[in-house]
Amino acid sequence: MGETLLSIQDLTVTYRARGEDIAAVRGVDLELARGEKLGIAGESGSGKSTLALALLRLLPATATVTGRVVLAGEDVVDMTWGRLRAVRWAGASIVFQGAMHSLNPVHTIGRQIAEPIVLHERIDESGAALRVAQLLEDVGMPAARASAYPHELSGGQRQRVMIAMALACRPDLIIADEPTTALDVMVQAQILGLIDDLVAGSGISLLMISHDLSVLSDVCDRLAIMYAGRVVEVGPARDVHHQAKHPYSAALSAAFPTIGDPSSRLRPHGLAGDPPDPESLPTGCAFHPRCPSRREQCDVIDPRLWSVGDRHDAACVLVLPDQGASLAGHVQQPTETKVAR
Ligand SMILES: Nc1ncnc2c1ncn2[C@@H]1O[C@H](COP(=O)(O)OP(=O)(O)OP(=O)(O)O)[C@@H](O)[C@H]1O
Repeated sequence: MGETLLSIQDLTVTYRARGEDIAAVRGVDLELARGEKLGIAGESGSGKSTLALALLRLLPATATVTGRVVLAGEDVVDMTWGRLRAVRWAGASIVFQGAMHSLNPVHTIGRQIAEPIVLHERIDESGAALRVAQLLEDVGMPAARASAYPHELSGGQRQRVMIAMALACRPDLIIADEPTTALDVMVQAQILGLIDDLVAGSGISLLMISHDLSVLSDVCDRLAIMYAGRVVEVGPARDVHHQAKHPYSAALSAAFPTIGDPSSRLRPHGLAGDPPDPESLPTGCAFHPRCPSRREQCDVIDPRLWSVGDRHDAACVLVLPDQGASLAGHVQQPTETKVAR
């Protein structure tokens, strides 16, 4: 692995709502190297977006965060607001789903792309305009479109503008949260191809979130699978997609077609039930009530990630070397190290 750019350590996010604590992210550890592309997959509600928002402290005030998010050597959780403003856009930027809601309808897209550049770099208007023109061309749009308003663009073009904004300050990391969800299939493929091309060889790291594992395994080097706020498996994209070690990753792989393999569309999902309510998680492994490979101890043991191959870990009693001995040592205990919003 190359130099580590992002290190997420024992990250926990709890929302307070309706007088209840909602455990959205529970003790997540992840590493991302410079230039690496990491995909995060999981069903709706598994905590993917909460994790992404926590990386740049974009969570609402009802969220409590513990743990560490070390980006290029600095802990984002501890950072002053002034330093955080500098890190947003220039250190890491986010492309959200549904660009229409993220763009300001009353400003031209040129002005919106220029905004972070002017904010972060001492650059005059004509310098910013040149950069905007180049960025638009980089994302496959004519530079003249800088004078267009968001409503004058198609969904795919608006998402291209979001990508141009994310690239504007040449960040180390781009976080893409379901960047193609609202788009039709052809445009989805174009946008994914564009992200792939722009990141390739640039040294920019990519953290891409999707509920669709086949999309992620097509674009990313590594995959992390989330379930009920935990990472249950992480490893090389091909291995996690095609030789999953955790029963949930295996079920998720079977649930989606492999791109270019029409026969895979026929495979059943194979999972009964829904993900658990984060306000009342099951005891032991949160997946055990739905798990087709469930063992007797799964309602008491909540396994930590365990190495199952080269940079490939899974959190399941099935992969532990000695299921009989010291299983208690594998129970995850959330630690409260730092608190921030
Ligand atoms: N602002 C909030 N207040 C309270 N609960 C929240 C808030 N945002 C998210 N949650 C809850 O936190 C859990 C994780 O949600 P999150 O949106 O991170 O999951 P996700 O995997 O990104 O889902 P999706 O794919 O649907 O976006 C869910 O149970 C969700 O209802």
